[in-house]
Amino acid sequence: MEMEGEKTEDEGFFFHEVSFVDRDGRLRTSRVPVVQELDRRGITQLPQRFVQLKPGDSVGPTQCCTGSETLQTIDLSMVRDGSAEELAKLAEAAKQQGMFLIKGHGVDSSVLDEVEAVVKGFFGLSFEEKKSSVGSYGSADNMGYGRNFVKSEDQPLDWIDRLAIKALPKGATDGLNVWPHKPANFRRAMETYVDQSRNVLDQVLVSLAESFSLDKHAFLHQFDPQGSEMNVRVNYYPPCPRPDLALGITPHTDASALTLLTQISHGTHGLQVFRGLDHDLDSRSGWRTVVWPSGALLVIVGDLFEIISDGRGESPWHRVVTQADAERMSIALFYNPAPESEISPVKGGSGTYRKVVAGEYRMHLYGISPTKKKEAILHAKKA
Ligand SMILES: O=C(O)CCC(=O)C(=O)O
Ligand SMILES: [Fe+2]
Repeated sequence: MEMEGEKTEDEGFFFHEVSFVDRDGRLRTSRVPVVQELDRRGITQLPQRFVQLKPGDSVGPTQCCTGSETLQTIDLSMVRDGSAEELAKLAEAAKQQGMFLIKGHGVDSSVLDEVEAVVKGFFGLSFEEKKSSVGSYGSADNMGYGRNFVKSEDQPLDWIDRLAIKALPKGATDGLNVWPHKPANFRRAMETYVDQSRNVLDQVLVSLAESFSLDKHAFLHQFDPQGSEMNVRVNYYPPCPRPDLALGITPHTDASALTLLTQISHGTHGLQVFRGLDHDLDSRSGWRTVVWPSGALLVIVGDLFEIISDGRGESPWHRVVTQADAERMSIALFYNPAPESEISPVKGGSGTYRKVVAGEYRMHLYGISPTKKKEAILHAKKA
């Protein structure tokens, strides 16, 4: 039997070992190429397992048919000062775009610089060093250094390697060897960023409630300060030989309540949002490249927020495209109410959502993903 990470003669590159429960309910493991190593070897052909798009699909930010999407920028310092205009922009962005940029958020630029440096440092290591720098969660719960959501041997694969860590509640990883040891200040830098980001997201939750003319704690009170979760996912997208055929992340909505994103490789593009009348996700025309100025933080409305806001905010379909000549990294912080907590839609919205247990909803979404329609959320709609 081959060891994880061993070079095999036939293929000569490295693998992530992934566990998944197959359609018959059996726990299986599969091996998925480490895309960073494919790039390091200088491959010029895209392996078949990564083909997701039809030839000729126009996906790239530089290609003719893809439009761009300019988002609202919300100045949180103006919101704190009670600007009604800024609150109105926020309410509209949460409903119409499902994502918005924020400034005046109070995350120190030195904290962002440091987190950027440790993340670059980690992905700059050799594959063996990365493997030995991070332990694993030892189960199929999609954490650690490796891959997202591999469910079967025949599923098209995303052009990504990622590092996923539970950062909150504090102590969630006690006894588990899951924080990278290299670079040495990785954990300290990331935890500082997570702590500051939580304050920002709490403020966004308060502001969203105010923007919908609700009690200011209507959403925040569903986030138990001790039990709510912040899951970190560092996404690494190496240059890809065929950006017209591959995707960095397949179309999805985030299961989270809110996602806070920062992208690291300035000047590169990748995030796209779907704008269409119906969710015809395979159509070329609906995908727009998000205009994302360097250094800006981006908030995405997740399914759990759509539920607790009773549809006042809507989680958008988004995906990531790859680039031929540049790598890109992003850090996603997924903020969720405590998994065991029952969360209720705040009345007066669309009236179509029902109570769900936060963790059960997320497991349900992961269980059926990827989907071509917004299917998971039907689970949270009244019959
Ligand atoms: O890399 C990005 O810009 C987006 C990442 C994303 O959508 C995710 O991690 O869920
Ligand atoms: Fe996402």
